[in-house]
Amino acid sequence: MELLSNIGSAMAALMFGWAMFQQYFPYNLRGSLDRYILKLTAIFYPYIQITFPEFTADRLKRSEAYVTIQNYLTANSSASAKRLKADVVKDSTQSVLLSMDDHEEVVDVFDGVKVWWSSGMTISKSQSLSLYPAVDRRYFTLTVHRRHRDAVTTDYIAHVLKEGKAIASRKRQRKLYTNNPSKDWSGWKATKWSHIVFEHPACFDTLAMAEHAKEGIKKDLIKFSQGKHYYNKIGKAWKRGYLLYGPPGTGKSTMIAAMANFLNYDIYDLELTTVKDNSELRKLLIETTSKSIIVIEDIDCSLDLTGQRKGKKKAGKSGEGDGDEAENEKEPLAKAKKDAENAEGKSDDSKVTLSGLLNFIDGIWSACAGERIIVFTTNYVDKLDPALIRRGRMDKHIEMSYCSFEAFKLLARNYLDIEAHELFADIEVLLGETKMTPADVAENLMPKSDDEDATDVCLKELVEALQAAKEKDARPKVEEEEEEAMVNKADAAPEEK
Ligand SMILES: Nc1ncnc2c1ncn2[C@@H]1O[C@H](COP(=O)(O)OP(=O)(O)OP(=O)(O)O)[C@@H](O)[C@H]1O
Ligand SMILES: [Mg+2]
Repeated sequence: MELLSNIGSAMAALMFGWAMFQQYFPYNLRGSLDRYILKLTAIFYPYIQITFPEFTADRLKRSEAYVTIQNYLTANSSASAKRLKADVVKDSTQSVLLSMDDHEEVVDVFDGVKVWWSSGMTISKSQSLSLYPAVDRRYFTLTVHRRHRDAVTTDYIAHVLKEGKAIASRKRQRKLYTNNPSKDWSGWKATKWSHIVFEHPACFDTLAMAEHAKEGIKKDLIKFSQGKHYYNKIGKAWKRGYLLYGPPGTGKSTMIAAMANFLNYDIYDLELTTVKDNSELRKLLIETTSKSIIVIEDIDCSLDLTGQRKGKKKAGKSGEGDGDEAENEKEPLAKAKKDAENAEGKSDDSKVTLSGLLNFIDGIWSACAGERIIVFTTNYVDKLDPALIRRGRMDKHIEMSYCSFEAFKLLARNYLDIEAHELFADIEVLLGETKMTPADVAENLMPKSDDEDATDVCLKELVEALQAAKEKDARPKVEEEEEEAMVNKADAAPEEK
């Protein structure tokens, strides 16, 4: 390849020499000589070269194509390059990133076509007349045989850019955002969202739930993340809503972390109780970036979302109108309070309403480019208004349930490194008869010591815990209620004195 470059340089020199020399030639001969020189160059050097400079023409920005190609070459050719540059990535792993050194060359093959990449650098000389600081200008040069020109300039370069972008998105640091109260939205360093690096280790492999359900969710996520053209075609915003429901400790939050890790998305943890009104909610949502999961945990506790809808229904209205209408139908006291607020000049839009939330989910932000997933979690799915969770708004409902034997086996594999044990049979029976969350099972499976029999101890403890839970479940409800009433009475007694 070095030979190719040398020949290339020689040909370039020849062309330059000719350009200087041709002014001494009679005008009518120049055109034919031009053609001959070009033909001669083509015979000896049938390659074309495409250069990708590091900075844009105005020198203000790093070229996106250069960075993308650098990612592609780093991932695909660092094995074949002989000289590499090392960079320490400043994340928690402090890993070393190798990339092609300056003036290094590598070969790539695409659809049977061989191409050569080389990295070069020009060092700026005197900058006395320039407004810009002296910088070394790096570039990549792609060399390819003339006959493959079309295939390379269209398909191959598109392939490199696509792969490079995918690599960049895989290696970027992901973030966990939380919303700030609106009083912090102005002033120096004002931001609506604060963030930290998201490094939750959860993944689908360690998530204990039925295997077929897990596979279904993974497939759904992949289909969504690759569905740009589909969503464009059907004219819908590129978003998908998931409702995760189930008792505490069944892995809803863990599932969200696993989803984010699976798709390589950021997480926006939206705390609705600090959002004052619909316009604040709009501003927050508009600021979210693409490739993100927006999470509203415990939707039933965050706001009285259900109450407002129910108020409207009770008043005999049908359809899904604005939540403010619903408020007008509420008790007279609330209405009087609202009228008073309006008289004081406060807008109708005085708090986050169900309708506000639904409007966003229904596509008010279709103007925002890119893909977003919205996840709601709740412990009590029955408490939610059906309008909030109907299909189309929440596209997929996922039940996170008590620990099954299948889920237990996965936890045992993760926590204790075992595939089988003599107590497994008992545990299978007991899990079928009780309701224990994966969180409680996992708690029992955490070895309390480094002793050799730690596994046996853990499993025995789990069997005991399951038996205790079974006995508790078997006791008649009335007995339990009576006991609870006694405890309450005992608690209340000192105050009565
Ligand atoms: N299905 C599961 N697979 C693996 N680990 C789990 C699972 N469910 C719970 N755990 C473990 O229990 C802990 C609590 O789970 P998590 O916070 O995800 O529950 P949750 O459903 O979000 O509960 P809550 O409703 O209280 O928010 C996690 O840290 C995880 O270690
Ligand atoms: Mg949770």
